[in-house]
Amino acid sequence: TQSTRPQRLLAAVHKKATRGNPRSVVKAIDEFCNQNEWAMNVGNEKGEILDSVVSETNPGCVLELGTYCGYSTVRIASLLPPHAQLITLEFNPDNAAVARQVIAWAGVAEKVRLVEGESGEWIPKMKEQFGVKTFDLVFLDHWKNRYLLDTKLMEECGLLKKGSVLLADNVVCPGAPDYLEYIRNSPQYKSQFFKSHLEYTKAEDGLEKSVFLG
Ligand SMILES: O=C(NCCCCc1cc2cnccc2s1)c1cc(-c2ccc(F)cc2)cc(O)c1O
Ligand SMILES: [Mg+2]
Repeated sequence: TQSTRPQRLLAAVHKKATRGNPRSVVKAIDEFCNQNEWAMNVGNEKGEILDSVVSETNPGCVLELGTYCGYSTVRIASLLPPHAQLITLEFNPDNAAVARQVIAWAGVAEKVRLVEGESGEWIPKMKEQFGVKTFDLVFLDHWKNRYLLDTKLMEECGLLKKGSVLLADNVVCPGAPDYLEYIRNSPQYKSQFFKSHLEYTKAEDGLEKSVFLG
């Protein structure tokens, strides 16, 4: 049977990356996507912006919406302080299966909780199921037409506190216009746009960083 692109990406990680070395896993995926097949990982250019936001936030509790193959999961987890936890949601079980193996190969599995399911179902369960109080950082990289809905859902569920940081991928391409409109005009957020490019291409894209003011 034909392999899928995530399976071919995983094979490249096993072949090229050193087990237990997150940076080598990130490098192997970027090489695969630059030389073999495009894939919707955040990529290295936007990934460096992600790294800087994670480092400056120094989060104890992180939520990632949209795991895909675990590329940004590994980037984030490799920068977390000891005992910090990252919960990542993926709705596609085949992608989740690949991501689990990428995360394990990188040696960051004990910092990561991968949950298979949809954001609308799981965000309301975060406190009761995982003992989450609030998230210090949320990386939005799932369905672009759910960024706004899920941000409002997180507010309603009391999952954001003063200083919580939202970082949204793809706010230019594919775009999340309703999210940008809301977050840039809301008095409850201070937003900043980081201009960049769509992963592995010259197309315009960028990340929107928004701090919840409470
Ligand atoms: O769709 C994108 N990412 C979302 C996949 C949604 C799956 C999930 C839904 C869901 C719901 N609940 C919980 C977890 C999850 S995971 C995406 C697409 C492009 C792109 C594609 C073609 C193109 F020409 C130009 C850009 C680039 C990107 O960086 C992306 O992130
Ligand atoms: Mg993305």
